[in-house]
Amino acid sequence: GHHPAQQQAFSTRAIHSGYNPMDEQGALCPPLHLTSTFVAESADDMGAMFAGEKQGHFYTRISNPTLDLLERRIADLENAEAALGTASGMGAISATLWTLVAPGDEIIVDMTLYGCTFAFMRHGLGKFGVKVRHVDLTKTSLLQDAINDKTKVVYFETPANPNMRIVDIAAISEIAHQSGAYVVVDNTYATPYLTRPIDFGADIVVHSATKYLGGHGDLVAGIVAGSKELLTQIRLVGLKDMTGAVMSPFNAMLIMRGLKTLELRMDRHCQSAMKIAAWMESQSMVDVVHYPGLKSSPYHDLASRQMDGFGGMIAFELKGGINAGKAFIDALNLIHCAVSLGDAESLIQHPASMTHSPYTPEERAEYGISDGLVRLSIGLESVDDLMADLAQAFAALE
Ligand SMILES: CSC/C=C(/NCc1c(COP(=O)(O)O)cnc(C)c1O)C(=O)O
Repeated sequence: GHHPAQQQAFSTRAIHSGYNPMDEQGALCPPLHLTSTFVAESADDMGAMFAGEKQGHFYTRISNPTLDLLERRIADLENAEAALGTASGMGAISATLWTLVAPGDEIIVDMTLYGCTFAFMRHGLGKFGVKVRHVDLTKTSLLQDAINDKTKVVYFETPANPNMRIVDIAAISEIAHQSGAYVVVDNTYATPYLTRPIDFGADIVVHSATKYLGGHGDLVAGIVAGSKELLTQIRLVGLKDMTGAVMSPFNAMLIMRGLKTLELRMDRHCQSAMKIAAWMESQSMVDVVHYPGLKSSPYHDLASRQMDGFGGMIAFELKGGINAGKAFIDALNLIHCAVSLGDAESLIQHPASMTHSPYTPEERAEYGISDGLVRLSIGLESVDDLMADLAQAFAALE
């Protein structure tokens, strides 16, 4: 077909990139390759593929045509050279870090990380001789002071789960690259529709595709995106040997289905979250609302520059602390108490006792996860119905 000169829009590429139906007997939707292994023409051909001398699929843990299409499509959306599907977001993170670091190396991570990422860094890598240092990366001068020639990786989430901190990707990348460190950004909360970290200088992007990319709460999966060179290493070391955290072709198909509506869904998530965050700020029982779209957010200006929308996640604290928070969660009817995020269904949870329970109370205090914090994933339901549910829960607490 005709190849337009300039890059097509995000939604067009999210639907079409990398696939021509005429390559597959006209099939509008790409075939699903539910096969664990592949036949070669000859013993020499198979040997050449194992040796990396011949292109081709030979075993689904290493590559698969359905995974390959998803990976090329995600790479296109992230403005990356290559991408890799994994069994979960933790699979993406662990495969990447196991590939990039060795005993004696140091990594610098932001003050706020998803609970299991924190546990992997501290109790996983930490146990194998990698020094993990937490630095408040929202203050670039602190990275300047902390980074040294042993620092291999600088890692953070954008925005951070659960308290919505935002790091200046370009500023951090400049400092990290002066010191020869890789910048790894977890883009789960924003998605490539709202932020493309590689455009700002990041080397690698990781995702929990379980969230917005799949978008329908029906799968667990992960993504790594970055340069061809780094992604080949992460595929052949971190995925193939160190973790085996391979994505199922069936889940790849579901994620490609999710990507078709990613732009539509994120627009709706952003619209509803902005309206709800602004409304929440005016509720008498609310102490603070963390949402980058609010002018009250310390990250509002940076988010306005770095994000194409403020996302669907809101964190807030009630004046009655954690007891009020739990009572509020229990008083909701439409909004379910569940972990995970980025689904059509709105979800609410209490990080301190749920998603961030791998932190000790002292660590939570040190890393900015207050006991009273409540996290909302604003879904795709009518925003009026969501606000009615929130309002009746506030009334029930009066
Ligand atoms: C048991 S808590 C449920 C999961 C939650 N988060 C996941 C997550 C991962 C890890 O991604 P998986 O391995 O696909 O879950 C990586 N990076 C980020 C920013 C994440 O939010 C959660 O509810 O905050």
